[in-house]
Amino acid sequence: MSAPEYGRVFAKLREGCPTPWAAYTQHAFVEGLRDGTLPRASFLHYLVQDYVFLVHFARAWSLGVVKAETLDEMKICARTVDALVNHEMSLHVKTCAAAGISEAALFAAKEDVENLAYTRYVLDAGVQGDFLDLIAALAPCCFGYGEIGLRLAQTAVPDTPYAEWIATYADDDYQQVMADVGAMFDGAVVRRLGDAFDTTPRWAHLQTRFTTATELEVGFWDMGLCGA
Ligand SMILES: Cc1ncc(C[n+]2csc(CCO)c2C)c(N)n1
Repeated sequence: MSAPEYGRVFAKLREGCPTPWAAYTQHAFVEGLRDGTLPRASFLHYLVQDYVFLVHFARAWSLGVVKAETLDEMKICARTVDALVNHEMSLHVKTCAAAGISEAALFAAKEDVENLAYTRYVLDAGVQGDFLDLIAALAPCCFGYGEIGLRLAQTAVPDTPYAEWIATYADDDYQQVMADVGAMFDGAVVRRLGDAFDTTPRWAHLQTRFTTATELEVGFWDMGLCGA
């Protein structure tokens, strides 16, 4: 089974932090989704936190619209906001409603500190830096869940209760969103840094943004496991 491809900039960044990347995409929480052993209470705790996470990530992708330099960049960021608030979040609303948690309760949920740290880190990367700083911090969320969704769709036990979660991220349309983000990211980096982007002085800083966001993803799964 080969890993999905979301562009050469992402491939370089992932190559630059193999240990955190494996800790994120092969986390015990992910394994529990795959084999169905994740306790329901952990999953629901994660999902409530993730709803709040997505609210702030929609703000961060909206900041991408503000920081974009081309209409293409703007379109991709705007479409990602749409995918987030109108597609991905419906999974959270539907699953939580079935467990007796209303959307109002989701919106009002108190953020765990791991959640707060991650979303505000990304927003600040975009406020302090330019479009590339923002996208480097946003990238692990997209491509990591893209990889996890596809891998679990191929390897999950047939009766895992988390099949709908897996299908949300393995979904063709959703994978297309992530592939389009990857292509946009390649174009944005080459436009600003040139074809030999990874030899430029800025590259180390972009790698740090990506690596830190990846580590914050690990913290988010840890929070999910502990929250039950
Ligand atoms: C902690 C956490 N990390 C990543 C995602 C997945 N995700 C968030 S935004 C986005 C891009 C377009 O919707 C994707 C794939 C999540 N739900 N929760």
